[in-house]
Amino acid sequence: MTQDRQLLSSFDHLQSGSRRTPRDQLARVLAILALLCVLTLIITDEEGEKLSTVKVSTIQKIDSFKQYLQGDGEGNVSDEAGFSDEEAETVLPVFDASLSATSYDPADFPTHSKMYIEKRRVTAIVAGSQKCGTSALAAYLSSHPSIQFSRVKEVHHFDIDKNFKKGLKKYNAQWPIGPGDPDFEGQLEELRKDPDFKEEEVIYDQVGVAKSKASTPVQRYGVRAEATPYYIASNVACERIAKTFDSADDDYRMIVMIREPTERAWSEYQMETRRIEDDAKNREVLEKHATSMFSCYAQYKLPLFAQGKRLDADGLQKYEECLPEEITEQPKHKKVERTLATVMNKGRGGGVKALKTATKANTLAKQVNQCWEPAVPSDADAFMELVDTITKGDTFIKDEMTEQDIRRQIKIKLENGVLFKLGCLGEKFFEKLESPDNAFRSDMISHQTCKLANKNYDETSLSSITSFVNTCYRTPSKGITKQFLYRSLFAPQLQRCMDQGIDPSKIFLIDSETFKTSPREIMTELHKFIGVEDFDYDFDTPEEVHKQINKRFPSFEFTTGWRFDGSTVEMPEKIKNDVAKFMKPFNLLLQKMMKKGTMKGARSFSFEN
Ligand SMILES: Nc1ncnc2c1ncn2[C@@H]1O[C@H](COP(=O)(O)OS(=O)(=O)O)[C@@H](OP(=O)(O)O)[C@H]1O
Repeated sequence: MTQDRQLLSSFDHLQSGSRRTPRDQLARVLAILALLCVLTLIITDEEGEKLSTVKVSTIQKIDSFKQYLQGDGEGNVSDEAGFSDEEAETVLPVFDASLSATSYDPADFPTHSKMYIEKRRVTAIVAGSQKCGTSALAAYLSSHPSIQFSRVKEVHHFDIDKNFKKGLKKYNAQWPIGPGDPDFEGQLEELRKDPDFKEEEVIYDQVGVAKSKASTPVQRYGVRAEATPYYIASNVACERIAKTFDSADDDYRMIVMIREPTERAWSEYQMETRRIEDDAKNREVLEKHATSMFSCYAQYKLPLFAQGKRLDADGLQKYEECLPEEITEQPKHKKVERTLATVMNKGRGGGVKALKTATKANTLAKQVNQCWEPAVPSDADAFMELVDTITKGDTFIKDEMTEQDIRRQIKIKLENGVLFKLGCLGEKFFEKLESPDNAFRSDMISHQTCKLANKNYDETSLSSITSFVNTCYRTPSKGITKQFLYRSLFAPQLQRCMDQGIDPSKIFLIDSETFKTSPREIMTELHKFIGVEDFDYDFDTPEEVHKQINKRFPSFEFTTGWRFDGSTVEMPEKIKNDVAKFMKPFNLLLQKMMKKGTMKGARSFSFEN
């Protein structure tokens, strides 16, 4: 019998009417004291499995809360359950450290997400793979009433070092307070008006309320989800996921979409091509309107930024009105704007920072020189006023250059007219892409070279190939990596994830093609796997799915080279055949892995071998 049951039975015994000796009475007092002091009961189920640790004083409230949950699930939690909001706040965390996610059957909780509150929260992570239909899946998941989807589709918490270092708190902040929460939505709307606002980065710092409130409402959902298709390709993400969820109260499920590998690789190549085309258009617009964009920026944004402030809605509107129509009219306006902000921030940010902190004041001149050549606008006086705003109160270190020197330099630039140098964006800003032949062949050649150098290479052995992939392929932890072939090597990536601690029974595989043709069947299976009730989505056809993706992730299509159905150009036949041949052994390994049955979802796939 467990400790708490012993405690309870001795308490029952002492409560009965039998004659008590002073020793009994002392024991009684001690037992009551122990109960009061401990204040917690460990409740166990029939198998003696630990279910939850709850405060004695909250048991009744939990019961009444449960009753509320059995109802229609609508309305205010605390009102319905008969306790105050403050009390609700103390009750809710009790559920946080509760059941193991594997110990419940979603069928017991058929109607409302809030019913899962007693369970360990599950994070459903779409961890792969790029170009396999992950956005369509994200659109489905985010429309399910019992799943809370992250604000941005790709959270990139576990693959990007910078994000991961910020810890679980930062990860948790990727989910809003709650869908439709007016406070949160209101703040977000305001922030989104600022073109400099980067949803994935700024929100955590800016939305203090969301940050501080995030934990409680999120706990009201049993399942939350995100989709970062790069996770399984990263050589660090799976290990981090396994370790993080091992020590967290939450549990995870990993969903991996796969696609015919040659098709996937080509789809990625085409996305890259589109990105580069988009960049070329951006560049054109930037060059054409550099001067006027700069003066709008200088007029409305720079003075505020110099004081560490952001534009309010009114200022923002004025700024937008000031911008040339050709820029605001085009769908990629926001991207151009972000691009511009990057340029401006280099010139401006570097400048302001230099004014405040640089040990050498000529850093400013250097920064300005990097981005403006030989700068500037017609209205030199206005700009000088601006320089005054920026420099006011700042300390110049005048060992090499006086303030006057800097002003003079800027003035010279202003008088010569603005023309910013796109080069100041850095080498990587405008992506480059090799021809298909080179891009795919270089991957195959490096694979071959590595294979020859590795005596233990065995094409039929998963462990051999996995260690080979780990050694031979670059797996950078961020950015567009152009790993066309590598990212299609699903088997070794999955194996590495398992080797790094991901439980295979927590992986659900989806074959992209099957998902396209039978989304409902797949979603029904997936619902069971992640532990939510089945749901009848009100979209089904490709057009409807596309609409849903745009509704849920509005900027996606305009900023990333992503298209709903981007396969327009055929892969050159010769490369296609070579890549298909290259993929053959990896496909066989994947098939073997799937047939084992430890991973859930797809059991086989239709890739040709
Ligand atoms: N319902 C459904 N099921 C499966 N696949 C679908 C679905 N809808 C779209 N697509 C195809 O998905 C491709 C884009 O994949 P992703 O959204 O994962 O791309 S990305 O990784 O986010 O860039 C993209 O592939 P390409 O056509 O090769 O570009 C889409 O055609």
